[in-house]
Amino acid sequence: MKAQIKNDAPPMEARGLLTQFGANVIHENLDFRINRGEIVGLVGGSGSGKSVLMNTMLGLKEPEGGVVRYFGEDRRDLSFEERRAINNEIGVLFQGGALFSSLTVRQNIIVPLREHTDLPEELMCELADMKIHMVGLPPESATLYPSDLSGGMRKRAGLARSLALDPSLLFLDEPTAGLDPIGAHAFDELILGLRDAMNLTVLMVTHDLDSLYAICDRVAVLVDKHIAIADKLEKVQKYDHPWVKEYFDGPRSRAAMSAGGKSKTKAAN
Ligand SMILES: Nc1ncnc2c1ncn2[C@@H]1O[C@H](COP(=O)(O)OP(=O)(O)OP(=O)(O)O)[C@@H](O)[C@H]1O
Repeated sequence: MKAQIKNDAPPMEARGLLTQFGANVIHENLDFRINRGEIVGLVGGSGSGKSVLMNTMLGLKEPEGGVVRYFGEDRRDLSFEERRAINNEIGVLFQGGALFSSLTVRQNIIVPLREHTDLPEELMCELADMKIHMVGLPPESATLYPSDLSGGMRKRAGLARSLALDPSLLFLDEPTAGLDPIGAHAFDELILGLRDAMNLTVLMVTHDLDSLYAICDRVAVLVDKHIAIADKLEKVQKYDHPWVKEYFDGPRSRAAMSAGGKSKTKAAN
């Protein structure tokens, strides 16, 4: 797997994607590429199919047509072992963090380590504590249960678990939803810092305009069953589509823009 990661192909790409549930077509002829090292924000109206797209790219839903490639390889051509290796390269933070309520933060982070490695218990604990530190949680949170944590801390704990196997790709489903503006800003900054520290490529489904302005290198717009545009925010804002106009010309957008969010781009194309 690491050999594939070293090649120049984009970490993830969908071409001509068709997804549907019965007669309900969700995506049709959808093309989407995530370039190495970038943070891409995926936006679209409610029910436009952002979560289904994320699940399809994660391999949780098989598309009815088209192809999903990981590091240039068609998912369908990969062996079980290769798929498993690729799955380990992708960290996912679902909404709400999806932590096990009966496990402490440290135990939650150890779950994927135990499942996918043969590391001794002591080392797994050390690695978990490192991740706790990386996401900005205090050391004592290691032995707390999810119910002992604030919403923001739970997100960070979920993030620590999604980073347990040192993925190269990180998928975030509305990471700042439910956080107050200060917490959301801090979380954005954390993602930005981790992207640089861990050489991550990040796909973020979001409704949060502040996040788009602050940390996304590109913004992909899912409308009319396909990605209409995936480009720098300045270009996306000028895209001629009723949903895009409504989204970016509203008062919340103007407030986010004037708040001075500036993209700290590293990999942009
Ligand atoms: N398992 C499923 N079975 C049938 N239809 C589904 C299933 N999952 C999603 N859908 C449908 O697919 C469409 C897209 O849903 P999806 O959750 O991807 O939207 P979304 O863009 O993520 O919306 P939101 O922003 O509101 O979360 C919806 O019409 C939804 O009802």
